Amino acid sequence: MKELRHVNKYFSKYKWRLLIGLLITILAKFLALKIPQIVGDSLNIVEDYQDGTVTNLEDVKHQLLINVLLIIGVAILSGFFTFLMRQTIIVTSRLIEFDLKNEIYQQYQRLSLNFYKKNRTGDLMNRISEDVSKVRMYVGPAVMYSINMIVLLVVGFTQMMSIDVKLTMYTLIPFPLLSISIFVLSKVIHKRSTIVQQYLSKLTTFNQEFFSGINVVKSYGIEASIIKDFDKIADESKEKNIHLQKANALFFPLMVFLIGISNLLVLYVGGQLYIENEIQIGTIIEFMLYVNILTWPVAVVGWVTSMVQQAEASQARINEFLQQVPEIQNTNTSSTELKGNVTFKDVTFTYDDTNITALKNINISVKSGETIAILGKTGSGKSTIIELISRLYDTKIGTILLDDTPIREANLDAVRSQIGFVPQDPFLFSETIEDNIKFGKQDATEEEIIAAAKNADVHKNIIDFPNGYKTVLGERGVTLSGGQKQRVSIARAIIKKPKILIFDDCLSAVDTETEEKILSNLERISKNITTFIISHRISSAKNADKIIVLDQGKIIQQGTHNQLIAIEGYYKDLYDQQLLEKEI
Ligand SMILES: Nc1ncnc2c1ncn2[C@@H]1O[C@H](COP(=O)(O)OP(=O)(O)OP(=O)(O)O)[C@@H](O)[C@H]1O
Repeated sequence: MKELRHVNKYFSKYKWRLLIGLLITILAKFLALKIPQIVGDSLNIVEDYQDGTVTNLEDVKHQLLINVLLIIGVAILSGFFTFLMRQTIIVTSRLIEFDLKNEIYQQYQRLSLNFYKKNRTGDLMNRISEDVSKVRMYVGPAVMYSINMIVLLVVGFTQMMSIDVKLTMYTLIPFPLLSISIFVLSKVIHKRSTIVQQYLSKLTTFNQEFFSGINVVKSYGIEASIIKDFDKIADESKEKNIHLQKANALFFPLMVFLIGISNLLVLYVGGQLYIENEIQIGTIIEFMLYVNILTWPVAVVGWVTSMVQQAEASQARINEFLQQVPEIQNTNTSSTELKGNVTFKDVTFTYDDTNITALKNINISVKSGETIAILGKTGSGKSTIIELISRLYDTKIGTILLDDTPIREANLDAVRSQIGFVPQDPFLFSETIEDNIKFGKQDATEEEIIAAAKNADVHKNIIDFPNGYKTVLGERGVTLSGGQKQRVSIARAIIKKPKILIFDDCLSAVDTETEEKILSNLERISKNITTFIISHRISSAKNADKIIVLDQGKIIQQGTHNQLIAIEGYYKDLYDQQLLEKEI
């Protein structure tokens, strides 16, 4: 129960609801246990009349009528309180589930990029949904059934003992057996349902990948082999499900079997006591009714135990994520207005997970409003530079200054809100184009949206769609071409009016003419914006104030376009090659 201590704060938050729930449960169960007593009394009255102990028929009829009305009244009241019991305890468990999901979600938002690299999306989703559901079973049903069981056992047992000790002892013989066997069965069910869950996850992941990569699958014509793979997993999943259902199917028969034994014992031992004139017929019936009422709470002891064990395991998985400290910490909450100066001083950066040193002793100085182009072969460290400017990672060697402040000391949220970033592989949400552009500035006006789209040279494409800016994009924006997606992503970045604008090789998806238009629009609007352009094309870099060329994490060339084409090296080679391609 160590891990589950985490939810105690929620128990304390909802203590009054739970307390009311507890009182209502006691009342509901107390009333439910009254019914066997009244039924037993009624039968005893009839028996008394039969054997002549009571002679007035009218009195007997009157008493029976009262008892029948009492049973109806008590049953209605008990039902009403049972309804209230669920309304308080189960509703509280839903509230705790909501709070816990929010807590995990907020933690997910805080955690750094590395966390997402190390953990699979499916796992993150599972912990916030499946695992929280298991914990809810502990805070709701397990609590409710435990209170239920304690009240029923204490009150029921006391009542039975007060009537006949010997009969009570015989009646309860199968109960521990019932509890233990349900516990064992619950464990088996849990084990098998975990496997079924794993197969469900496998099937979901398989389908998700298949549908995301449907273009590749279709163009390679490998549907048949995909179907074969799917059939294999589906078949295994079916087998595991059947295996689980076999265990599930045992649950109720086992319960009915053990209740049956209890009832038989009541009948046998009660019958003997009746023959010996120690008890009346009504008492036997009363005991049988107790057996039926007590069976469920006793059976759930095993079920609740297994529920608590599952919740403990799930909460351990949740705690593992909740206790993670975000690698990137924001230590400053004061408002930070960036000017846009960016300086790298002797920065060397190694990715912890791969141990790849992506940057080696980098020195860069960019003034506010300047444009810097970064070129270099694939894997040379270009994207790493901009990941460090957005502080997606922290450097251990060297310093990065934003204006004059080390990046670690600046307000992280403020810094990120003033950076406009267009990634290499743009991600568009399955919402309207307008909403995707507004993502950069939630309160943007229609004019601002259109201006941003015009500057990104995508306005004409958008108004050609029947629904214009209201066009809903499919998953990952499948209705847009690669270049259109890039340009919507550019509009999203520039609408923010950022102080630092970063283009991570995003212009390569558009033709050179469109690239030209976007760059000249940028020149017009980015007077005070520091712009980083990562590219493989000379056309994107040639007008930049500074150009740096990277190779294996080191700066091998830097200067302006004119300076770099005048000397032999990577830049001039690239220039000559691209010039030649243009001429051809
Ligand atoms: N998140 C990461 N974790 C571990 N290693 C990484 C990570 N990102 C990049 N690397 C490694 O760091 C090196 C530099 O990668 P980077 O993405 O900065 O290169 P790049 O110049 O932007 O390449 P490209 O032009 O192909 O985008 C590569 O060797 C890459 O494998």
